[in-house]
Amino acid sequence: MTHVLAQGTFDILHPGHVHYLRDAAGMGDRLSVIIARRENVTHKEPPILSNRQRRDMIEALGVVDDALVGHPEDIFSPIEDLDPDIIVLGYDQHHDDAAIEAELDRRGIECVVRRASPLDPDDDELLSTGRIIDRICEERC
Ligand SMILES: Cc1cc2nc3c(=O)[nH]c(=O)nc-3n(C[C@H](O)[C@H](O)[C@H](O)COP(=O)(O)O)c2cc1C
Ligand SMILES: Nc1ncnc2c1ncn2[C@@H]1O[C@H](COP(=O)(O)OP(=O)(O)OP(=O)(O)O)[C@@H](O)[C@H]1O
Repeated sequence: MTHVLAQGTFDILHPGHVHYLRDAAGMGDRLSVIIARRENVTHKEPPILSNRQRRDMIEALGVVDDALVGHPEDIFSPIEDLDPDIIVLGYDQHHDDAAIEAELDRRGIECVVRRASPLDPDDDELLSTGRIIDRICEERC
């Protein structure tokens, strides 16, 4: 059984998130997802929805076996507990694949890192939480 791990913020779900998680699920037999804690989302605006709400939405998806809110300080702690075979990073995530692999190795976790594919939007469809919020502000506020 190949255990796959995905992670992200997943604030206000859209089809890009579903594509990422389908892609990740297709790489193995079981998909676990770590939800980034609000206080750890520092590379962009913090999420609108709470940790628990974002976790509940992800866990409701059919391709996801389990979803959990991440660790507050040590992002490798849940990985040690889950012991996945593959970590799938999103196509555009800012993480350094080699640095993650080096830390997994240092902690004795046998796990490879892969990248998911992108999903390109059609016409004026949006596949970005930030851009969806921008459009709501432009058209509804
Ligand atoms: C392998 C891995 C494990 C992570 N685990 C956690 C965690 O336990 N807790 C947490 O708050 N963030 C964790 N993160 C960080 C968030 O997922 C991070 O903010 C993520 O880059 C958000 O991506 P997004 O902007 O694509 O949604 C982890 C990241 C990676 C790459
Ligand atoms: N269009 C897309 N195609 C494939 N994967 C996507 C797409 N949009 C988001 N994802 C993936 O979903 C995961 C979580 O994404 P995130 O929560 O950052 O959403 P986002 O919509 O990209 O957010 P923001 O617009 O605020 O940066 C990431 O791994 C990201 O790569």
